Amino acid sequence: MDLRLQLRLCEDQRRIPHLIRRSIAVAAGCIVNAAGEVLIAQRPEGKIAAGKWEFPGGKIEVGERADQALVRELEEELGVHASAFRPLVRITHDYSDRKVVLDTWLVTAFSGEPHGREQQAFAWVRPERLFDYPLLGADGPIVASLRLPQDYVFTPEGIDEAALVSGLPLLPKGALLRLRQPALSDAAYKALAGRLAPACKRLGLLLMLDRDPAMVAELGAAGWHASAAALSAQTSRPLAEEFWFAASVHNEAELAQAQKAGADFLVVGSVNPTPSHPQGKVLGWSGFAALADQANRPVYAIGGVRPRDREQAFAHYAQGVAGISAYWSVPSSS
Ligand SMILES: Nc1nc2c([nH]c(=O)n2[C@@H]2O[C@H](COP(=O)(O)OP(=O)(O)OP(=O)(O)O)[C@@H](O)[C@H]2O)c(=O)[nH]1
Ligand SMILES: [Mg+2]
Repeated sequence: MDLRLQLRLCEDQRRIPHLIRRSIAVAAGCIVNAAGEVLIAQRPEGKIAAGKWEFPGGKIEVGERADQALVRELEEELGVHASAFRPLVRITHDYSDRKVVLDTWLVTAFSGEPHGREQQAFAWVRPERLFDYPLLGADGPIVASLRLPQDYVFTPEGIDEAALVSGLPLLPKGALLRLRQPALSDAAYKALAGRLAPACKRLGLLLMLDRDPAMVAELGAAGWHASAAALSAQTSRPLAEEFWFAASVHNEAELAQAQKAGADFLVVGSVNPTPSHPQGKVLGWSGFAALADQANRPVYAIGGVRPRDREQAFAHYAQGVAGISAYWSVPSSS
């Protein structure tokens, strides 16, 4: 056979495993204790990525559901029986030698004392300290999900400052709060944000700002929120890693843009029809889930959803719900 043809055949054969490589489906548990700490384990010698830290779990077997795999793996690896859990975030990650799809679960009740059945080391770690450990490369969005709250509250349009300030202590503890006031000039918006930032900090609310991302550090806010229009002009991360970067997404093109710009988390909608956006496209829960599944980061559901829809949101891999009217006692247009 012609030598060049032979070489080309070898070359093609080397590429075949990559072309036909299927992804490995994995279930992993984020076990949370009463102190709010999460259990991580160090991968034992002899396994792929030995020495790295991970959320306990393993491969989903043929014919097994992800939740069944979760319960089995936690028993096998830790001797722990998970009795209450819900979906957290789903991640697809391409390592150079393997592609994994991670179904992660938040485990809120379990019996048994975790012990290393595979001689692995463990640590109970507060979510904000997880980055002190060298975690597996796919796990960044899991940490974001563990650090973020379940509620993302938007301010009602045109709400007056006194009503806004008096409503802050009534918001869910630890919630994200987006100061969305499109009618204000940039100067008036900045002045209001500057007055609200200390109160939000005191109350443990995470204040998210629109407009100029530089304002976030200057005013001591928690992060920046890009509307779909602001996002379209954004090709890279507009603020430092220590701040949150959120984006509003309504379709696949906006999702791709948010991923390119490096958003930490997303707000996706409209899930249901809303009076405030009567012309907006309605995704339904299945449309929401289709976008959330590709997002590779935490996603809040918005548009005609309320905190009482949270369980349904979790079932579709949402981080939680976002909205306006459900959170404020003042009249609003949504
Ligand atoms: N359990 C777990 N696996 C993860 C995480 N992040 C991540 O990329 N993975 C990947 O998912 C795959 C999990 O496989 P595993 O080796 O734990 O599977 P397993 O427990 O069934 O082990 P075994 O094959 O030795 O029986 C690995 O490729 C691992 O790199 C994580 O946080 N937890
Ligand atoms: Mg494992």
